[in-house]
Amino acid sequence: MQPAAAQAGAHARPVLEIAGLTAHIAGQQVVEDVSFSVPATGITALLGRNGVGKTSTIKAVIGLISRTGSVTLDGERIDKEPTFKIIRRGVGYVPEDREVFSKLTVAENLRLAERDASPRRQLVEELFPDLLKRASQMAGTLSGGQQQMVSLARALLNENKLLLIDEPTKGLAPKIVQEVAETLERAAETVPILLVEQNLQVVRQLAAGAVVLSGGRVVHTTNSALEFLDNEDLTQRLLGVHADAGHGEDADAGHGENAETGHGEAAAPANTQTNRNGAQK
Ligand SMILES: Nc1ncnc2c1ncn2[C@@H]1O[C@H](COP(=O)(O)OP(=O)(O)OP(=O)(O)O)[C@@H](O)[C@H]1O
Repeated sequence: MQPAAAQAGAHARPVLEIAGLTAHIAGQQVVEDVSFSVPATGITALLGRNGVGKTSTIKAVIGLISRTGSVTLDGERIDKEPTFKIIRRGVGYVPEDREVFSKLTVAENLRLAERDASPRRQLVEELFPDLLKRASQMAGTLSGGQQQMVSLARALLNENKLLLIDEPTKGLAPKIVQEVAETLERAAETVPILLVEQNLQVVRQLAAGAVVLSGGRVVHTTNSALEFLDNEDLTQRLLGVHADAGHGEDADAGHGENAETGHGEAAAPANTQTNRNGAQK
């Protein structure tokens, strides 16, 4: 079934609009002329093989790495602003490595994240009952899945316009992956999410639309992640997975950064676009 909000989000003003975004790390260009928008509702997946620039794109959006190009949040340009101001404007960031304060308790980790005058403690208690029980436990002694919940809870405590969530299921056991996915599904009822995710079953379950990167560039955008995942040719070329892999495998990590180009044209769904790097127009 199509995840909710694909259609609703398609017509409202996008919460995030990125145009011509280019970013460098240590002198190397890691994001090149990236343009896409994130609808105001639901989950948009940011996909691609390892090292194609997904994390860098997210970091560039919030100014954690130097960038040029335009980034517009809810109609206002934010690309000249420092990270703390962008976060204050209502962008929640859940980094790939979770980054909990290991020497602080769960409760302290959450309290430190409270930015709003009225943090949404009730929502967080509802979504993360296990964290309530572990309030006085040192965050560093939590399992990976529990730390991920702390990291998500911190972002959800505040009223955000957008969440940027980077590989939340990475390294977690299947049962915990499912718990994280269910939490994200519920969170997306309250806030739009740009989600970097390698687990294509999770993408299938959660994402309305998708943006695919290769070699630091956007090579495909779609407002139907499901149609993209069902397209064997495209997923094989852009993610390195076989037709059915969307039902249980991760995007391939081991075949380099650039999608192959020029090996035939698949019939794209009407609502998808693949540019020159994806060899389909
Ligand atoms: N701190 C850094 N110093 C130098 N190069 C970096 C650094 N961080 C990332 N890169 C390079 O930037 C490129 C994009 O990396 P990025 O982490 O954005 O990719 P990704 O798509 O998120 O990968 P993954 O799926 O493995 O997390 C890669 O070539 C990577 O080697």
